Amino acid sequence: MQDALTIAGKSYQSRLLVGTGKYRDFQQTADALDASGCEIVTVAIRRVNLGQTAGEPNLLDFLPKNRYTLLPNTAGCYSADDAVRTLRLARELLDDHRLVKLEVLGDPNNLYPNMRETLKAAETLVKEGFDVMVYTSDDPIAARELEQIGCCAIMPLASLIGSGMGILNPWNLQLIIEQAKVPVLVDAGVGTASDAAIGMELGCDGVLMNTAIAAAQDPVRMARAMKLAVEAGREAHLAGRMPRRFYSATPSSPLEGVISSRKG
Ligand SMILES: CC(=O)[C@@H](O)[C@H](O)COP(=O)(O)O
Repeated sequence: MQDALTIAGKSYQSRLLVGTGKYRDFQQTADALDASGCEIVTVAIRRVNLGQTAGEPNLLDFLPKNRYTLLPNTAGCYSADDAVRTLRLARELLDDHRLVKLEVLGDPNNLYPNMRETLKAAETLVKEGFDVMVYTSDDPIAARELEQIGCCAIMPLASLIGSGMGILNPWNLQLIIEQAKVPVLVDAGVGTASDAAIGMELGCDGVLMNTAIAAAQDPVRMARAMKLAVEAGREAHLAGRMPRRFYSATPSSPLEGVISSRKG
């Protein structure tokens, strides 16, 4: 696989991870996931039915079998205990599934992560054998601690969940990327394709998003745009951007050998 994203020993071609909340219905969810080209799909275990609520539509019935790696997440959890309990349930529900997304929120208004509870939950989950992709603030110290605990991917927020404000602090993101030895994925707050591209250009290994696609006027079309943006951002990162010249022009064509009417 060329330029694969490897998480917890498994390689993926797509660097775009997509959430499953806020769509009109499961059919639209499935169509958007398909258009995004994503391979990892995150599901809020407390909100989306994967079989835990009998008699209700089950998302899994709308997704092609074995196409996606499911990433159960703990959206809606406000304590380490709650998050750990939710992911143990996911493991049972999904046949000893180990790859999970941990998010422990600290405030119902801004949905900012509670880092003390996140670190506590991460420690327990890693000890129990989960592969933990973790949602975090963009604090490089917290990110390093989560990596030291053994999380398999660090996922700093771009901005508040569902805000669509894009990357508020590229400088902190850069610090996290520079020090990390596991994949860093920007998670939450992406609003449009250019936000995803900027994250990838900065050197993120991937982008996780939900609202930007689900709340777009045309979610399927936006999913396609996000696929292209993540790919373009990755290519630009690998290509290495030209040095920035702060308000100082250089001509685009070479000056040597130019036939000029100017003397001297
Ligand atoms: C789906 C999921 O895991 C969200 O909690 C995540 O953080 C995405 O945020 P956006 O909806 O802002 O993309």
